[in-house]
Amino acid sequence: MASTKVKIPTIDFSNLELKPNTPLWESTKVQVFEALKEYGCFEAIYDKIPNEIREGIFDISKEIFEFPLETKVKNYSEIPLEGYIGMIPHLPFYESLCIRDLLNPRNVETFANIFWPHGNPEFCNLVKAYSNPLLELDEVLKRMILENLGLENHIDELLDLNYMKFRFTHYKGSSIISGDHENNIKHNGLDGHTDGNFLTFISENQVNGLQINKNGEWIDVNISPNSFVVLSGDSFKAWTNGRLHSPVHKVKMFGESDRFSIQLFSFSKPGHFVKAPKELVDEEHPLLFKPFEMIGLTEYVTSQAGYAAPNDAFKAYCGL
Ligand SMILES: O=C(O)CCC(=O)C(=O)O
Ligand SMILES: [Fe+2]
Repeated sequence: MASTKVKIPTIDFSNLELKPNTPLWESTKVQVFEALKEYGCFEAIYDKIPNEIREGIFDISKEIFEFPLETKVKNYSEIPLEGYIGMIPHLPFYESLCIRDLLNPRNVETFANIFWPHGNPEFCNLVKAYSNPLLELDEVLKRMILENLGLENHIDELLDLNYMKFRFTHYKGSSIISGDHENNIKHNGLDGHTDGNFLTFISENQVNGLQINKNGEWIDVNISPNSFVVLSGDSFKAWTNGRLHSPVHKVKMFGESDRFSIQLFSFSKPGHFVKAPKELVDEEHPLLFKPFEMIGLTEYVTSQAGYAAPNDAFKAYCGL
């Protein structure tokens, strides 16, 4: 179906007065909850990451993807989707590199050493300077969502579960023959899927391509230089027993320009089983999903069965 001119909601987080128990906090938390319930996403205006950091991280992302394939594949993990992803026959323009367990600072250094064997402190500082304000936003959003549900007593427990992944993504648009804009031809950058984690924060190098599905319609998403797209994933959908939506999204792009995007994903720690708190389960709201664990879910979505139905893989894995 063709994409439409509908936009996802925009929410402003740049006001320094945004503190709990203020009128601004109260009105923003309602906007957050409504957006994640209806769209499963919003554009967050957030200027806590200085321009030079944002520009620096995209410059270095370009540099990393220019390394030969044999270097990039050294970023390997036994956990699916936590290493180098690329060379996918039906997605020839897509490649990505993941820094796993970002909260363990040694992992940023280990990643840097793959590309710069003598280390690259500038790279490590950039990743930290880019991620730290987003970790704060992740906490603000989780507080707001749980306050909306009257579950303030679960905030610390939810925040203690945090396991973050950082991903550089590259869509090789420049390898496509030009003329697409005139002919309005878009290519598949990434297939439709839902994210399995709690919250995802996406930024891009001003080359658009992200599309979000709402009731069967594809909405084009523009991400500005001081904004991020925030998506709620399947973990939050399950934890809230279906109150939050986890939208199907994909990437469609024109040729000519390369698209670079960065994702910061908040997951729960490996080994922890995600389960809706008892306060959200009753006769009117029966439990929708079996408790599940992040690695099991990731293994399922990357298995033959998961690939066969990417939009519904989560429900197939643990739906009741
Ligand atoms: O590149 C993007 O904008 C989205 C990527 C994405 O959806 C993902 O990595 O899960
Ligand atoms: Fe995604």
